[in-house]
Amino acid sequence: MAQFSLVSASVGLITLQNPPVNALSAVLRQGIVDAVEKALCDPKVKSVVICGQNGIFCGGADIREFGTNMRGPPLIPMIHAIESANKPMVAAIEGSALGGGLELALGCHYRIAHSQARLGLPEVTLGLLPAAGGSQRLPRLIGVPAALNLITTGRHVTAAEALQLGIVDQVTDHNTVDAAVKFSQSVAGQSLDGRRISTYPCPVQPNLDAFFEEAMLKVRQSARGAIAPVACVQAVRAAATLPYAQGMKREKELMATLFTSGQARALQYCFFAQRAVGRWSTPSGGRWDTSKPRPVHTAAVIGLGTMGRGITVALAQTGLSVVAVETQVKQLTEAKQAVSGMLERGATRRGAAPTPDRITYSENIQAVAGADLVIEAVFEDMALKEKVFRQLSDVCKPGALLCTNTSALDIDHLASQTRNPELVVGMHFFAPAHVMKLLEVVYGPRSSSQAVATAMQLGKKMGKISVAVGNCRGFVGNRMLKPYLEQAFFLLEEGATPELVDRALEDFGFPMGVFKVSDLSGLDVGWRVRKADGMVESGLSTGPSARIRQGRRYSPLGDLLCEQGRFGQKTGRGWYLYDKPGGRVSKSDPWLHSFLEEYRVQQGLVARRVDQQEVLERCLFALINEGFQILEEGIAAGPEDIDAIYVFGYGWPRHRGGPMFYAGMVGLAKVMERLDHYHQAHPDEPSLQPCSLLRRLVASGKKLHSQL
Ligand SMILES: CC/C=C\C/C=C/C(=O)SCCNC(=O)CCNC(=O)[C@H](O)C(C)(C)COP(=O)(O)OP(=O)(O)OC[C@H]1O[C@@H](n2cnc3c(N)ncnc32)[C@H](O)[C@@H]1OP(=O)(O)O
Repeated sequence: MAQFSLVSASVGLITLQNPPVNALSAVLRQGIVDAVEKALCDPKVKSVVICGQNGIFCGGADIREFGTNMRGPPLIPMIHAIESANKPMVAAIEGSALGGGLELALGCHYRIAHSQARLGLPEVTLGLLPAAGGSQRLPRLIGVPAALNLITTGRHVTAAEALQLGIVDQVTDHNTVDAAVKFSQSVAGQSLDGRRISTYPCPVQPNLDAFFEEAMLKVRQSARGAIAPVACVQAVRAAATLPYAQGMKREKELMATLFTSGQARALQYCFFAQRAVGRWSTPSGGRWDTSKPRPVHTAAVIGLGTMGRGITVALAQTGLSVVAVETQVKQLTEAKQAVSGMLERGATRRGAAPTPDRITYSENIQAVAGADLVIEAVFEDMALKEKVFRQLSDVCKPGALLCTNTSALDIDHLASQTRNPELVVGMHFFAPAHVMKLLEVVYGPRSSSQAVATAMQLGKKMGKISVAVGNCRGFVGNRMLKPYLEQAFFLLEEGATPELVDRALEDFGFPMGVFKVSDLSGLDVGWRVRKADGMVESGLSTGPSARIRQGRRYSPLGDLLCEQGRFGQKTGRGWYLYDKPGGRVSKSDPWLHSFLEEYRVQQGLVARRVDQQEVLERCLFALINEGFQILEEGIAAGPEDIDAIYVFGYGWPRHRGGPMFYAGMVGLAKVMERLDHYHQAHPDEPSLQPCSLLRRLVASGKKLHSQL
């Protein structure tokens, strides 16, 4: 609802009340319409202030209403009624004014913001555009380039930037409502002719056609198949070229195509999935709302390789004291320099002060004795990690949480090396650890719910999307990656090229195809793991057993490249060619193509034409099938957990909602049918055999996601 009150004898104060973010639900919209009418009819009211309850102006349209039969007064006429009012309407912006919330404020004649407020039009991130007049008013207010930037990226701006751009008229450090009331009194009775943004001409943009062509090109390149950013450019172009009324018509048409699109549904699903993963639960009954995290003031990191350095930076940036331990002197010296450089660059980017003084470096593991939580980030080797955990168990103070950054190893086995296995959890960061949003918090059968809660809370403090998952080889993300990679290798054996496979995945929306990613991460990483697992036979043997390991199809292609010293970008050669070791720009490599041809001849394989559809179905459906298996085993509590992991950690295109959501969009029956089809053709590839949960869901007609 919206509360109306008369303040300072002549100001009508309308307070939006719809906790937690004052989203513009049908009830709230009705409340605003009624309150505005009351204010305009009341002769005592000379000016009006609109504010939000509980320190937040408005989080925008109610996203939960989007999938429903929307009732209540529509936003556009409501905002027009505010703009055409004959008494000054002033928005008092505290907290956030986002999406429809900012559009409401743009309908007001003046905007006063608190210095800590954030403003933005993030509709594009939900697969939409600012279709309550935002795409037409903002360019008229701040000019086309600035509006285009805000609308196509959805980025939030600070009050200071909003003032500089001309979105708000005043910024205050004091009580925003008081300031707005005072301000509204000062302008009461003045003409409002120049204050209605819809009547402004759009500022002239030189070389309009060229400007929009370039903008469209840029947006298409970065959108990776997402349609909303493209529609946003079209809407802003309408603002720049059409009268307001016609621009609004165009905005409506564009919104209509977006509103019912699968992409909007997927992006809105991601919005809620990102929040749902915070409400974690474990099979042993641990829950987010009943488990109290332990306080963490001092954290320690053991091992200052690439991951350890990133984790140290991420911890220091949250304001914790950090003890960073590296036993190799040379590595320690290099790490100190690297960490302070990373902190400085991070601080410059965020406009904050660097924080290197919070870090204490040591060569001695004893230095972690006072830490509340320790994150082990040594080399991925079980024997080494076992030793570190035994030492930590001796050195750490009672109750200290012991975490490992392993990406695949058994958490419970590491826990068994300590005196208090309930205090051991995995904190699986993604490289670069201070940048990547995802954190897998891995609980073993003996991890206490307090340990999980503590790691989850720390992840949140670090700005991560933390997902609690169970303990198994590769946890959720890397476990699902295995069948995906495996299929990509098999497709090369059958006639595809790395370019073809990567192109199909990039066209789907991944920032990089699987082979480019392998080159970037280093082919030797997987090689080492496969060697440890006894999968690697040196040299190329022929005959039926050459490509079979442990009874299932195996491709030695990656091993053969490694034997040639082709480790990817770091060696300048991998699945692609780079201009130098460490080079970033991939080129097609004729050597690789000849190598594949020779390999096929030696193995008696006849190359066939592989198309993009097969690449997507085999790689993605095998990955999804593993996701169903993970759900069945209870390793992930729900499909949102898997989807969040893939969207925030593995480059899965957000506008496709994550692998499990995508499976639902495609149709579970279709996914199962295609898996069955490929499994029949390749019976030695168990990852193509639909798992029983998928079969049961298809048989029962049940869906995995209520949104579909
Ligand atoms: C014809 C015209 C049609 C359309 C034009 C307008 C379109 C829009 O306005 S689309 C919505 C645009 N707004 C946003 O994208 C903002 C989304 N919200 C946020 O960014 C954040 O929630 C926040 C910055 C406003 C607050 O952040 P924080 O304090 O961290 O809280 P949470 O994010 O955890 O949110 C708390 C709670 O509120 C739910 N929620 C937030 N915003 C909305 C919303 N716009 N509609 C519905 N629900 C919303 C959020 O999901 C959380 O609840 P759950 O934990 O239960 O999921």
